[in-house]
Amino acid sequence: MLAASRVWSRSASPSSPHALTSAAAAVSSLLQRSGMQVSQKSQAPPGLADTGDRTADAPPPPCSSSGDFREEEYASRRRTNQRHPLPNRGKSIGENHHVLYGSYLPQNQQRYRYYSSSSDQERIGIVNRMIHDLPRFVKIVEVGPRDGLQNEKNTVPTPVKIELIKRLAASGLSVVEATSFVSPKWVPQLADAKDVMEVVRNITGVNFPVLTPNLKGFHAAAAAGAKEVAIFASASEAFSKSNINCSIKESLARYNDVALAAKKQEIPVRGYVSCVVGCPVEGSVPPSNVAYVAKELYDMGCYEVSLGDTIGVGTPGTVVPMLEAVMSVVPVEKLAVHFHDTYGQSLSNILISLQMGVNVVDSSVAGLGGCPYAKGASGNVATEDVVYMLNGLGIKTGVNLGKVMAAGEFICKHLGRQSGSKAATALSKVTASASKL
Ligand SMILES: CC(C)(COP(=O)([O-])OP(=O)([O-])OC[C@H]1O[C@@H](n2cnc3c(N)ncnc32)[C@H](O)[C@@H]1OP(=O)([O-])[O-])[C@@H](O)C(=O)NCCC(=O)NCCSC(=O)C[C@@](C)(O)CC(=O)[O-]
Repeated sequence: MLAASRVWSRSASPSSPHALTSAAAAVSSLLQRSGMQVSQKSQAPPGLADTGDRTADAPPPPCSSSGDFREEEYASRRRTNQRHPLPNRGKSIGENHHVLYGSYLPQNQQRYRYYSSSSDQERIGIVNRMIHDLPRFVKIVEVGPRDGLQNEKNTVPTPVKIELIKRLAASGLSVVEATSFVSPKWVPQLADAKDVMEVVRNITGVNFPVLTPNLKGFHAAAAAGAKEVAIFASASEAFSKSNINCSIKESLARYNDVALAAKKQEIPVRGYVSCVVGCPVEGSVPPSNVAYVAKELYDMGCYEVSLGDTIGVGTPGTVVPMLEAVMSVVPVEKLAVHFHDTYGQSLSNILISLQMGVNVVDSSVAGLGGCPYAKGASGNVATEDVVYMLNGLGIKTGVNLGKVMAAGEFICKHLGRQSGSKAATALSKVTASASKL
């Protein structure tokens, strides 16, 4: 707060043309520089055999007849849980980071910095004192081509999907969820999964997981050249029924078959738990239910389990207890978070998740998304907004913000609508104003 107020008193007024020019210069400089950022890809996901360090070696906790943990069982796990220490816990994030907004400004514009008049190191010091335990690197899993396009009223033509995926892959993202091998009767928007994969399979250096709800989907995906699949269970019984037409228990049995088949073919499996804080039918979802499903997926061999707030109702107040429950049974380094932005809570939920040790975040270009079986759910958190926030915190992603914005513009132009990303919208306005000056 102090730093920010100093800025405005030293630089030109925000509404003056001078300030606008310097803001525009800052933004274009930011984009230019982010184009030169070294793409630090995350490591390839480990194979199915890699179960990682368990936080607890004890057998799975007993379940009630409904399949839920009992609260006291999970509370006792929580008490005995030893969190895996993050490599940077206790260290200054400033030791590692450099992707700071101010660093992008050329020397002669340093006095026009409008975010802060303090040096980067001073600023990092302030951030570090206020926000603890942030990771140095966050892997972003782009889900726009799947989670985004599955919910579009009008099916997007296959060549447009492929072009979007190519653009996203060229932006430094290491994972782009490409499509789903689900029933075309249920999700006609992704009925061209095979055709999409035919092209996408040849792009190297990026992982392209695809959703598979059962063995039929898995075999079709593998035949189409998918090198990674994702299985998706729900923490809510009602949502499981409406989304995949079976109970949680039945879905876990199906997914176990998929995981075994994938293991035989050495295809890594990612897991999803949806409705981790709320369900469109059942309302709030107990953290213990989420922990139960997440652990089942982890025990099946999922190399990562993504926790989805499918309808975007979570706040840090509900996300923290949910994460704490899951982290007591699945190592935090095996977890990802997946927020929809219905109530505008995604970035705060992501920030608190990072502080709790999560370092994988799902997001969708231009904030596309929603679930056909979760009425009222809006898009996922926008990738551009996540990258913008992480850049501001000095956390590396390897993602070029300018290129993701261009991919977002491409798909929004096709869909004939505005981007759902606030950062992309603001940055485009600033650069458009600058070009008129
Ligand atoms: C699971 C099923 C298939 C059950 O659907 P069902 O109707 O119970 O399945 P079925 O076994 O009775 O088969 C019905 C028909 O579908 C066919 N079929 C069966 N399986 C497949 C397949 N894999 N690929 C292609 N076709 C398939 C099957 O062959 C048959 O064809 P018919 O004989 O009538 O011609 C269906 O409910 C389904 O496809 N659901 C997917 C729904 C979906 O994709 N939802 C969006 C996912 S988003 C999400 O879950 C949340 C997430 C992951 O994004 C995280 C978050 O946001 O929180």
